[in-house]
Amino acid sequence: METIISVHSALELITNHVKSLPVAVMQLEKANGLVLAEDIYAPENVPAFPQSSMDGYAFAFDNNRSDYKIVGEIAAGSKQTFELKQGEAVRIFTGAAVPIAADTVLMQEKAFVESEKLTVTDENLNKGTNLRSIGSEIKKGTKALEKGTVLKPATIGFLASMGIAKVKVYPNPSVGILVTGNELRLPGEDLEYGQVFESNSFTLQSALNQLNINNVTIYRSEDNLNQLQTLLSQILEVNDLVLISGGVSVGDYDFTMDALEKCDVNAVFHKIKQKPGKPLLFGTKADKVIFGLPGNPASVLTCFYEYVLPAIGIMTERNVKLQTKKMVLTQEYQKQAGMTHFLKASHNNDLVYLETGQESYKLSSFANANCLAIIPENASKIESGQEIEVHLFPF
Ligand SMILES: Nc1nc2c(c(=O)[nH]1)N[C@H]1C(S)=C(S)[C@@H](COP(=O)(O)OP(=O)(O)OC[C@H]3O[C@@H](n4cnc5c(N)ncnc54)[C@H](O)[C@@H]3O)O[C@H]1N2
Ligand code: MOO
Repeated sequence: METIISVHSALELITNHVKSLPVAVMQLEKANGLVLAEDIYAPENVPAFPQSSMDGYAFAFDNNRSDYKIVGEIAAGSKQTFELKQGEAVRIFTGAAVPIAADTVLMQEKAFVESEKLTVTDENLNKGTNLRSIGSEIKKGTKALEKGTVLKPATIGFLASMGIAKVKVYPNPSVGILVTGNELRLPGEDLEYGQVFESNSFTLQSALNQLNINNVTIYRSEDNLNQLQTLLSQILEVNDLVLISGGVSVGDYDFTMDALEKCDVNAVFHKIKQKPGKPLLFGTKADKVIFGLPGNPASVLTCFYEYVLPAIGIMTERNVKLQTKKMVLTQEYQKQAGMTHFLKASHNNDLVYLETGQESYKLSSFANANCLAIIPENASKIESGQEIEVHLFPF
Protein backbone atom coordinates (compact mmCIF):
# COMPACT_ATOMS: atom_id res chain seq x y z
CA MET A 1 0.00 0.00 0.00
CA GLU A 2 1.14 3.53 -0.82
CA THR A 3 1.46 5.98 2.08
CA ILE A 4 1.33 9.78 1.90
CA ILE A 5 1.29 10.38 -1.82
CA SER A 6 0.61 13.45 -3.96
CA VAL A 7 -2.85 14.49 -5.14
CA HIS A 8 -1.81 13.64 -8.67
CA SER A 9 -0.68 10.10 -7.73
CA ALA A 10 -3.87 9.52 -5.74
CA LEU A 11 -6.01 10.42 -8.75
CA GLU A 12 -3.85 8.22 -10.97
CA LEU A 13 -4.25 5.24 -8.61
CA ILE A 14 -8.02 5.76 -8.50
CA THR A 15 -8.12 5.86 -12.31
CA ASN A 16 -6.08 2.65 -12.50
CA HIS A 17 -8.15 0.73 -9.95
CA VAL A 18 -11.76 1.73 -10.67
CA LYS A 19 -13.68 0.07 -13.51
CA SER A 20 -16.99 0.92 -15.12
CA LEU A 21 -19.94 -1.01 -13.70
CA PRO A 22 -21.40 -3.82 -15.83
CA VAL A 23 -23.91 -2.60 -18.38
CA ALA A 24 -27.52 -2.95 -17.24
CA VAL A 25 -30.86 -2.99 -19.02
CA MET A 26 -32.87 -0.16 -17.50
CA GLN A 27 -36.48 0.95 -17.69
CA LEU A 28 -36.51 4.24 -19.54
CA GLU A 29 -38.04 6.18 -16.67
CA LYS A 30 -35.10 5.20 -14.46
CA ALA A 31 -32.39 6.09 -16.96
CA ASN A 32 -32.30 9.87 -16.68
CA GLY A 33 -28.72 11.12 -16.31
CA LEU A 34 -27.18 7.76 -17.21
CA VAL A 35 -24.96 7.04 -20.21
CA LEU A 36 -26.17 4.87 -23.10
CA ALA A 37 -24.13 1.70 -23.50
CA GLU A 38 -25.44 0.93 -27.01
CA ASP A 39 -26.20 2.65 -30.30
CA ILE A 40 -29.95 3.00 -30.71
CA TYR A 41 -31.58 2.38 -34.11
CA ALA A 42 -35.16 3.39 -34.75
CA PRO A 43 -37.26 0.21 -34.57
CA GLU A 44 -40.08 1.84 -36.58
CA ASN A 45 -40.74 4.87 -38.73
CA VAL A 46 -41.75 7.92 -36.70
CA PRO A 47 -44.40 8.89 -37.54
CA ALA A 48 -45.53 5.46 -38.65
CA PHE A 49 -48.26 6.90 -40.91
CA PRO A 50 -48.82 10.21 -42.75
CA GLN A 51 -49.97 12.44 -39.93
CA SER A 52 -51.88 15.71 -39.79
CA SER A 53 -50.20 18.52 -37.84
CA MET A 54 -53.40 20.63 -37.66
CA ASP A 55 -57.10 20.42 -36.98
CA GLY A 56 -58.67 20.99 -40.40
CA TYR A 57 -59.36 19.22 -43.67
CA ALA A 58 -57.26 16.76 -45.68
CA PHE A 59 -57.42 16.34 -49.47
CA ALA A 60 -55.31 15.80 -52.57
CA PHE A 61 -54.17 19.32 -53.42
CA ASP A 62 -55.54 20.63 -56.72
CA ASN A 63 -54.29 24.01 -57.91
CA ASN A 64 -57.35 24.54 -60.07
CA ARG A 65 -59.88 23.97 -57.35
CA SER A 66 -60.97 25.82 -54.22
CA ASP A 67 -64.00 23.69 -53.26
CA TYR A 68 -63.96 20.14 -51.93
CA LYS A 69 -66.71 17.78 -50.81
CA ILE A 70 -66.37 16.61 -47.21
CA VAL A 71 -66.96 12.84 -47.13
CA GLY A 72 -66.03 11.89 -43.56
CA GLU A 73 -64.01 12.49 -40.42
CA ILE A 74 -60.80 11.07 -38.93
CA ALA A 75 -59.87 11.68 -35.27
CA ALA A 76 -56.43 11.04 -33.74
CA GLY A 77 -56.07 7.33 -33.08
CA SER A 78 -58.81 6.38 -35.56
CA LYS A 79 -58.02 3.33 -37.69
CA GLN A 80 -60.48 4.41 -40.34
CA THR A 81 -59.09 4.80 -43.87
CA PHE A 82 -60.72 6.62 -46.75
CA GLU A 83 -60.33 6.05 -50.44
CA LEU A 84 -60.47 9.74 -51.26
CA LYS A 85 -61.31 10.71 -54.80
CA GLN A 86 -60.22 13.90 -56.55
CA GLY A 87 -62.21 16.79 -55.16
CA GLU A 88 -63.04 15.04 -51.89
CA ALA A 89 -61.84 16.02 -48.41
CA VAL A 90 -62.08 14.59 -44.90
CA ARG A 91 -62.44 16.47 -41.65
CA ILE A 92 -59.23 15.68 -39.77
CA PHE A 93 -57.64 16.45 -36.40
CA THR A 94 -54.10 16.99 -35.17
CA GLY A 95 -52.20 13.71 -34.96
CA ALA A 96 -54.71 11.75 -37.05
CA ALA A 97 -53.72 9.53 -40.00
CA VAL A 98 -54.16 11.37 -43.29
CA PRO A 99 -55.74 9.22 -46.03
CA ILE A 100 -53.16 7.82 -48.47
CA ALA A 101 -54.68 9.69 -51.40
CA ALA A 102 -54.48 13.04 -49.57
CA ASP A 103 -51.31 15.12 -49.53
CA THR A 104 -52.32 18.37 -47.85
CA VAL A 105 -54.08 19.55 -44.70
CA LEU A 106 -55.87 22.91 -44.61
CA MET A 107 -56.11 24.35 -41.10
CA GLN A 108 -59.70 25.00 -40.14
CA GLU A 109 -59.12 28.72 -39.60
CA LYS A 110 -58.48 28.96 -43.36
CA ALA A 111 -61.55 27.00 -44.41
CA PHE A 112 -65.12 28.01 -45.00
CA VAL A 113 -67.57 25.17 -44.56
CA GLU A 114 -71.21 25.12 -45.46
CA SER A 115 -73.18 21.86 -45.19
CA GLU A 116 -70.72 19.39 -46.74
CA LYS A 117 -68.85 21.84 -48.94
CA LEU A 118 -65.37 23.08 -48.00
CA THR A 119 -64.02 26.28 -49.56
CA VAL A 120 -60.30 27.00 -49.22
CA THR A 121 -59.69 30.57 -48.10
CA ASP A 122 -55.88 30.25 -47.95
CA GLU A 123 -54.34 31.65 -51.13
CA ASN A 124 -50.87 30.53 -50.19
CA LEU A 125 -51.76 26.88 -49.58
CA ASN A 126 -49.22 24.48 -51.09
CA LYS A 127 -49.19 20.74 -51.66
CA GLY A 128 -47.80 19.00 -48.58
CA THR A 129 -48.75 21.71 -46.09
CA ASN A 130 -49.44 20.52 -42.52
CA LEU A 131 -48.61 16.92 -43.32
CA ARG A 132 -45.93 14.95 -41.48
CA SER A 133 -44.76 12.25 -43.85
CA ILE A 134 -43.95 8.67 -42.74
CA GLY A 135 -40.51 8.54 -41.07
CA SER A 136 -40.03 12.31 -41.28
CA GLU A 137 -38.87 12.40 -37.62
CA ILE A 138 -36.76 9.26 -38.02
CA LYS A 139 -36.74 6.40 -40.49
CA LYS A 140 -36.85 2.77 -39.37
CA GLY A 141 -33.31 1.39 -39.05
CA THR A 142 -31.62 4.80 -38.84
CA LYS A 143 -29.21 5.47 -35.95
CA ALA A 144 -31.17 7.57 -33.46
CA LEU A 145 -28.69 7.93 -30.58
CA GLU A 146 -25.01 7.08 -30.16
CA LYS A 147 -23.49 4.92 -27.45
CA GLY A 148 -22.06 7.35 -24.88
CA THR A 149 -25.01 9.76 -25.04
CA VAL A 150 -25.98 11.12 -21.62
CA LEU A 151 -29.70 10.56 -21.24
CA LYS A 152 -31.69 13.69 -20.43
CA PRO A 153 -35.39 14.53 -20.61
CA ALA A 154 -35.30 15.15 -24.37
CA THR A 155 -33.43 11.92 -25.20
CA ILE A 156 -35.61 9.89 -22.83
CA GLY A 157 -38.70 11.32 -24.54
CA PHE A 158 -37.21 10.66 -28.00
CA LEU A 159 -36.62 6.99 -27.06
CA ALA A 160 -40.16 6.69 -25.75
CA SER A 161 -41.49 8.23 -28.98
CA MET A 162 -39.85 5.37 -30.89
CA GLY A 163 -41.58 2.85 -28.64
CA ILE A 164 -38.41 1.89 -26.78
CA ALA A 165 -39.14 0.99 -23.14
CA LYS A 166 -35.74 -0.25 -21.96
CA VAL A 167 -32.17 0.72 -22.79
CA LYS A 168 -28.69 -0.57 -22.04
CA VAL A 169 -26.90 1.91 -19.81
CA TYR A 170 -23.99 2.20 -17.43
CA PRO A 171 -25.90 2.09 -14.14
CA ASN A 172 -25.33 4.20 -11.09
CA PRO A 173 -23.58 2.46 -8.22
CA SER A 174 -25.43 1.33 -5.15
CA VAL A 175 -23.75 3.20 -2.33
CA GLY A 176 -23.32 2.30 1.31
CA ILE A 177 -22.39 5.13 3.65
CA LEU A 178 -20.91 3.85 6.90
CA VAL A 179 -20.78 6.45 9.63
CA THR A 180 -18.48 5.72 12.56
CA GLY A 181 -18.10 7.49 15.90
CA ASN A 182 -19.28 7.00 19.50
CA GLU A 183 -19.75 10.74 19.85
CA LEU A 184 -22.38 11.08 17.15
CA ARG A 185 -26.06 11.81 17.65
CA LEU A 186 -28.68 12.35 14.99
CA PRO A 187 -30.11 15.82 14.42
CA GLY A 188 -33.34 15.95 16.41
CA GLU A 189 -31.92 13.88 19.26
CA ASP A 190 -30.72 15.34 22.56
CA LEU A 191 -27.04 16.14 22.72
CA GLU A 192 -25.08 15.26 25.85
CA TYR A 193 -21.78 16.79 26.86
CA GLY A 194 -19.01 15.55 24.54
CA GLN A 195 -21.38 14.57 21.76
CA VAL A 196 -21.81 16.14 18.32
CA PHE A 197 -24.53 16.02 15.72
CA GLU A 198 -23.86 13.65 12.87
CA SER A 199 -23.69 15.61 9.62
CA ASN A 200 -21.46 13.61 7.26
CA SER A 201 -24.12 11.16 6.10
CA PHE A 202 -26.40 14.11 5.31
CA THR A 203 -23.69 15.85 3.29
CA LEU A 204 -22.76 12.70 1.39
CA GLN A 205 -26.28 11.55 0.69
CA SER A 206 -27.21 15.00 -0.65
CA ALA A 207 -24.12 15.09 -2.85
CA LEU A 208 -25.03 11.66 -4.24
CA ASN A 209 -28.68 12.57 -4.75
CA GLN A 210 -27.54 15.62 -6.69
CA LEU A 211 -25.94 13.19 -9.15
CA ASN A 212 -29.23 11.27 -9.36
CA ILE A 213 -27.66 8.46 -7.32
CA ASN A 214 -30.49 7.44 -5.06
CA ASN A 215 -29.70 3.83 -4.20
CA VAL A 216 -27.97 4.93 -1.01
CA THR A 217 -28.09 3.15 2.35
CA ILE A 218 -26.74 4.62 5.55
CA TYR A 219 -25.21 2.37 8.19
CA ARG A 220 -23.91 3.41 11.60
CA SER A 221 -21.28 1.83 13.81
CA GLU A 222 -19.66 2.63 17.09
CA ASP A 223 -15.87 2.80 17.29
CA ASN A 224 -15.65 -0.92 17.87
CA LEU A 225 -13.58 -3.14 15.61
CA ASN A 226 -15.85 -6.22 15.76
CA GLN A 227 -19.00 -4.25 15.10
CA LEU A 228 -17.31 -2.32 12.31
CA GLN A 229 -15.94 -5.46 10.66
CA THR A 230 -19.27 -7.31 10.78
CA LEU A 231 -21.16 -4.37 9.36
CA LEU A 232 -18.54 -3.63 6.73
CA SER A 233 -18.58 -7.20 5.39
CA GLN A 234 -22.38 -6.96 5.00
CA ILE A 235 -22.11 -3.57 3.32
CA LEU A 236 -19.50 -4.85 0.88
CA GLU A 237 -21.84 -7.68 -0.15
CA VAL A 238 -24.59 -5.37 -1.37
CA ASN A 239 -22.96 -2.13 -2.48
CA ASP A 240 -20.72 -1.14 -5.39
CA LEU A 241 -19.29 1.88 -3.62
CA VAL A 242 -18.67 2.16 0.13
CA LEU A 243 -18.02 5.52 1.76
CA ILE A 244 -16.82 5.26 5.34
CA SER A 245 -16.85 8.40 7.44
CA GLY A 246 -14.26 8.71 10.21
CA GLY A 247 -11.84 6.44 11.97
CA VAL A 248 -9.06 6.69 9.37
CA SER A 249 -6.58 8.60 11.51
CA VAL A 250 -4.11 7.31 14.09
CA GLY A 251 -6.18 7.49 17.29
CA ASP A 252 -6.77 4.50 19.56
CA TYR A 253 -10.40 4.41 18.46
CA ASP A 254 -9.73 4.68 14.71
CA PHE A 255 -10.56 1.18 13.44
CA THR A 256 -11.44 1.78 9.79
CA MET A 257 -8.11 0.53 8.44
CA ASP A 258 -8.14 -2.61 10.62
CA ALA A 259 -11.74 -3.41 9.70
CA LEU A 260 -10.97 -3.04 5.99
CA GLU A 261 -7.99 -5.36 6.35
CA LYS A 262 -10.12 -7.97 8.14
CA CYS A 263 -12.65 -7.74 5.30
CA ASP A 264 -9.88 -8.44 2.75
CA VAL A 265 -10.08 -5.02 1.20
CA ASN A 266 -7.00 -4.18 -0.85
CA ALA A 267 -5.87 -0.82 0.55
CA VAL A 268 -4.39 1.07 -2.40
CA PHE A 269 -3.33 4.21 -0.60
CA HIS A 270 -3.66 5.85 2.80
CA LYS A 271 -2.86 9.55 3.23
CA ILE A 272 -2.44 12.27 0.66
CA LYS A 273 -0.24 15.35 0.85
CA GLN A 274 -3.24 17.62 1.14
CA LYS A 275 -5.24 19.77 3.49
CA PRO A 276 -7.95 19.06 4.40
CA GLY A 277 -8.42 15.32 4.20
CA LYS A 278 -4.85 14.12 4.70
CA PRO A 279 -5.72 10.62 6.01
CA LEU A 280 -7.95 9.67 3.03
CA LEU A 281 -7.95 5.94 2.45
CA PHE A 282 -8.79 4.24 -0.84
CA GLY A 283 -9.18 0.54 -1.50
CA THR A 284 -10.86 -2.06 -3.64
CA LYS A 285 -12.27 -5.54 -3.19
CA ALA A 286 -12.83 -7.20 -6.57
CA ASP A 287 -14.90 -4.54 -8.37
CA LYS A 288 -16.05 -2.80 -5.18
CA VAL A 289 -14.66 0.63 -4.46
CA ILE A 290 -14.06 1.79 -0.89
CA PHE A 291 -13.17 5.22 0.45
CA GLY A 292 -12.29 5.86 4.10
CA LEU A 293 -13.13 9.55 4.36
CA PRO A 294 -11.47 11.53 7.16
CA GLY A 295 -14.26 12.30 9.63
CA ASN A 296 -13.94 16.08 9.83
CA PRO A 297 -16.98 17.42 7.99
CA ALA A 298 -15.12 19.68 5.54
CA SER A 299 -12.59 16.91 4.83
CA VAL A 300 -15.43 14.53 3.98
CA LEU A 301 -16.95 16.87 1.40
CA THR A 302 -13.61 17.96 -0.05
CA CYS A 303 -12.56 14.34 -0.51
CA PHE A 304 -15.95 13.54 -2.00
CA TYR A 305 -15.59 16.26 -4.63
CA GLU A 306 -11.93 15.62 -5.40
CA TYR A 307 -11.72 11.81 -5.29
CA VAL A 308 -15.11 10.11 -4.97
CA LEU A 309 -16.57 12.08 -7.90
CA PRO A 310 -13.83 10.96 -10.32
CA ALA A 311 -14.36 7.35 -9.17
CA ILE A 312 -18.12 7.65 -9.75
CA GLY A 313 -17.32 9.14 -13.16
CA ILE A 314 -15.35 6.02 -14.11
CA MET A 315 -17.95 3.62 -12.68
CA THR A 316 -20.79 5.26 -14.59
CA GLU A 317 -18.87 6.54 -17.67
CA ARG A 318 -20.26 9.96 -16.75
CA ASN A 319 -18.39 13.23 -16.71
CA VAL A 320 -19.11 14.25 -13.13
CA LYS A 321 -15.73 15.65 -12.10
CA LEU A 322 -15.74 19.24 -10.87
CA GLN A 323 -15.09 21.62 -13.73
CA THR A 324 -11.65 23.27 -13.57
CA LYS A 325 -11.02 26.93 -14.43
CA LYS A 326 -8.10 29.31 -14.02
CA MET A 327 -8.94 32.43 -12.05
CA VAL A 328 -7.17 35.27 -10.28
CA LEU A 329 -6.67 35.07 -6.50
CA THR A 330 -7.64 38.35 -4.84
CA GLN A 331 -5.41 38.00 -1.80
CA GLU A 332 -2.01 36.71 -0.79
CA TYR A 333 -1.90 33.16 0.60
CA GLN A 334 1.01 31.59 2.44
CA LYS A 335 1.61 28.01 3.49
CA GLN A 336 4.42 25.51 3.95
CA ALA A 337 5.41 23.73 0.77
CA GLY A 338 4.63 20.00 0.71
CA MET A 339 0.81 19.90 0.87
CA THR A 340 -1.84 20.79 -1.70
CA HIS A 341 -4.44 23.05 -0.08
CA PHE A 342 -8.08 22.92 -1.16
CA LEU A 343 -9.59 26.18 0.03
CA LYS A 344 -13.26 27.00 0.28
CA ALA A 345 -13.71 30.04 -1.95
CA SER A 346 -16.16 32.10 -3.96
CA HIS A 347 -15.59 33.16 -7.54
CA ASN A 348 -17.14 36.08 -9.31
CA ASN A 349 -16.09 37.45 -12.72
CA ASP A 350 -13.07 35.12 -12.74
CA LEU A 351 -11.82 36.54 -9.43
CA VAL A 352 -11.44 34.20 -6.44
CA TYR A 353 -12.15 35.24 -2.85
CA LEU A 354 -11.11 32.86 -0.05
CA GLU A 355 -13.67 32.17 2.66
CA THR A 356 -12.70 32.72 6.27
CA GLY A 357 -12.74 29.56 8.39
CA GLN A 358 -10.74 26.98 6.44
CA GLU A 359 -10.42 24.55 9.37
CA SER A 360 -11.68 21.10 8.54
CA TYR A 361 -14.32 21.01 11.30
CA LYS A 362 -16.12 24.01 9.80
CA LEU A 363 -18.88 23.65 7.27
CA SER A 364 -20.07 27.28 7.40
CA SER A 365 -17.32 28.38 5.01
CA PHE A 366 -18.22 25.50 2.70
CA ALA A 367 -21.84 26.57 2.87
CA ASN A 368 -20.87 30.04 1.60
CA ALA A 369 -18.44 28.79 -1.08
CA ASN A 370 -19.08 28.04 -4.73
CA CYS A 371 -15.66 26.55 -5.54
CA LEU A 372 -12.44 25.12 -4.17
CA ALA A 373 -9.27 27.14 -4.81
CA ILE A 374 -6.27 24.90 -5.37
CA ILE A 375 -2.93 25.93 -3.89
CA PRO A 376 -0.36 23.50 -5.36
CA GLU A 377 1.79 21.19 -3.24
CA ASN A 378 5.08 22.92 -3.93
CA ALA A 379 3.86 26.50 -3.56
CA SER A 380 4.67 28.35 -0.32
CA LYS A 381 3.21 31.69 -1.34
CA ILE A 382 0.67 32.85 -3.88
CA GLU A 383 0.64 36.59 -4.52
CA SER A 384 -2.56 38.53 -4.77
CA GLY A 385 -3.35 38.81 -8.50
CA GLN A 386 -1.74 35.47 -9.37
CA GLU A 387 -3.70 32.94 -11.40
CA ILE A 388 -4.69 29.69 -9.71
CA GLU A 389 -6.82 26.67 -10.54
CA VAL A 390 -10.34 26.57 -9.23
CA HIS A 391 -12.74 23.60 -9.07
CA LEU A 392 -16.32 24.71 -9.48
CA PHE A 393 -19.14 23.16 -7.46
CA PRO A 394 -21.90 21.67 -9.58
CA PHE A 395 -24.66 24.05 -8.36
N1 LIG B 1 -2.22 12.59 15.96
C1 LIG B 1 -2.89 12.87 14.87
N2 LIG B 1 -4.18 13.18 14.96
C2 LIG B 1 -4.88 13.47 13.85
C3 LIG B 1 -4.23 13.49 12.59
C4 LIG B 1 -2.88 13.14 12.54
O1 LIG B 1 -2.25 13.12 11.45
N3 LIG B 1 -2.25 12.82 13.69
N4 LIG B 1 -4.93 13.85 11.50
C5 LIG B 1 -6.05 14.74 11.74
C6 LIG B 1 -6.78 14.94 10.54
S1 LIG B 1 -6.02 15.92 9.41
C7 LIG B 1 -8.04 14.48 10.36
S2 LIG B 1 -8.88 14.91 8.94
C8 LIG B 1 -8.70 13.66 11.34
C9 LIG B 1 -9.35 12.45 10.69
O2 LIG B 1 -9.83 11.64 11.69
P1 LIG B 1 -10.74 10.39 11.52
O3 LIG B 1 -10.98 10.08 10.10
O4 LIG B 1 -10.15 9.32 12.32
O5 LIG B 1 -12.11 10.87 12.05
P2 LIG B 1 -12.66 10.91 13.54
O6 LIG B 1 -11.52 10.97 14.48
O7 LIG B 1 -13.64 9.84 13.66
O8 LIG B 1 -13.39 12.31 13.51
C10 LIG B 1 -12.73 13.51 13.26
C11 LIG B 1 -13.62 14.67 13.66
O9 LIG B 1 -14.78 14.67 12.85
C12 LIG B 1 -15.96 14.54 13.64
N5 LIG B 1 -16.89 13.64 12.95
C13 LIG B 1 -16.67 12.36 12.63
N6 LIG B 1 -17.71 11.84 12.02
C14 LIG B 1 -18.63 12.80 11.94
C15 LIG B 1 -19.94 12.87 11.40
N7 LIG B 1 -20.49 11.81 10.83
N8 LIG B 1 -20.60 14.03 11.48
C16 LIG B 1 -20.04 15.11 12.08
N9 LIG B 1 -18.79 15.11 12.61
C17 LIG B 1 -18.10 13.97 12.54
C18 LIG B 1 -15.50 13.92 14.91
O10 LIG B 1 -16.37 14.17 15.96
C19 LIG B 1 -14.13 14.56 15.08
O11 LIG B 1 -14.27 15.86 15.59
O12 LIG B 1 -7.82 13.24 12.31
C20 LIG B 1 -6.98 14.26 12.84
N10 LIG B 1 -6.22 13.76 13.91
O1 MOO C 1 -6.72 16.36 6.86
MO1 MOO C 1 -7.71 17.04 8.24
O2 MOO C 1 -9.09 17.08 7.24
O3 MOO C 1 -7.01 18.64 7.87
O4 MOO C 1 -8.47 17.85 9.62
